Amino acid sequence: MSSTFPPLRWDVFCRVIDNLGDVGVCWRLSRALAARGQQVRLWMDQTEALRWMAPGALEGHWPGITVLPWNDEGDGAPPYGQLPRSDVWIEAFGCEPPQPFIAQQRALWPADQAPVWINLEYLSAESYVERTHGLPSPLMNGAGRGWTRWFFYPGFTPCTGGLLREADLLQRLDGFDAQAWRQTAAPAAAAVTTGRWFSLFCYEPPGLPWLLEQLHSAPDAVLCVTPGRAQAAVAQWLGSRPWPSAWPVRPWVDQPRFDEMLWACDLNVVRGEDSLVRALWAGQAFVWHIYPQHDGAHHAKLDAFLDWLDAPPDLRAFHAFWNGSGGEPPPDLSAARLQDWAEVARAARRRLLAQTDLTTQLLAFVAEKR
Ligand SMILES: Cc1cn([C@H]2C[C@H](O)[C@@H](COP(=O)(O)OP(=O)(O)O[C@H]3O[C@@H](C)[C@H](O)[C@@H](O)[C@H]3O)O2)c(=O)[nH]c1=O
Repeated sequence: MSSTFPPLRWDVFCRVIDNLGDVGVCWRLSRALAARGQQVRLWMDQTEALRWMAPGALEGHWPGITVLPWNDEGDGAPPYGQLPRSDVWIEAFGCEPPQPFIAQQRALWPADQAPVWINLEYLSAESYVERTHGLPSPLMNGAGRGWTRWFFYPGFTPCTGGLLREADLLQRLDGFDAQAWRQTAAPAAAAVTTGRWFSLFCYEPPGLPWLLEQLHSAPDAVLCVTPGRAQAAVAQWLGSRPWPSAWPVRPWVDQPRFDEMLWACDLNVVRGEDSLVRALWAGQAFVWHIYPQHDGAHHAKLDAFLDWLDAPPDLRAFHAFWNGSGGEPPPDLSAARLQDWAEVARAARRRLLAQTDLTTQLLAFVAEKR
């Protein structure tokens, strides 16, 4: 896609706290920027997940993107020592670029100029997001003293930074053949059922035993289990019982293949923030296992999201139940109910499609601040 924004040099900083979301969001953003003609240096302190999420990324096979090791110690030595100046810095989730990097870059800027420095924040539908999106935060300390960092909040409404959405997303969705995917992904299961397909990407949600109980006794349900914690949680629930043949365990796959699993299933169990966004784009029924926070802040975040989603009472109650904050499971997970919930997701998707995507907003924001 041709870009109306001039090509700039970007540094994206990703510090992996836990799980896969930090890598997932930073990689999607880097790809989106590169697709708009931008040059990206992606700094990461843990890169193992990129091997399957974005094969070839570490080997430099993605035009426009260079993945580099995060080095807190650097002290002006390589890798920071010889870097050319960059125009935009993105620190994901407030991870703070390393001081040696800031010092090295500062020396390359005239006293009255600076890079556009952005803190890409967590995704939330809470009202503070609209109030704080785009606000400046002057730096008081460290090598960046006197410079400004800007808050950029992703979000679900026009007054926020929007969501990551590839330019060809709808075209790919339109051309997607769910039956063909099912036959390739789980041929044995596809051969015996034309029923409901579920995908499971979760931590250990309180509602999981209930779901597994439902599906274990259902002759027409396929459950695509993702590797890692979801698979471990299912194994623990099964105990000594054999693994059901209709519950295929998926391999780790790259992001486009992960997205396709969500397009192909009738109900997607998702977690974190990137897979939630992908569930919305999929336009199928979903239940979100929100990343739990120790202070319980995730309950308000979940409520705000369900409000924005216009979730009907049964879907709201299911989310509360799923996340262990009261609520009840639905009386069933019939095809008709899943269809109703898919309509909710599609209505939300229509609202989102009428808004500007995150990358375009970010490019415009940077153009305005330079
Ligand atoms: C299972 C699987 C996942 N993925 C990708 C999709 C997503 O980009 C990524 C998962 O990211 P999330 O959905 O965000 O879930 P997560 O739970 O892994 O990440 C979380 O990390 C915490 C630190 C954050 O605070 C949370 O908000 C959240 O982002 O993994 C694949 O590409 N292939 C796969 O096979």
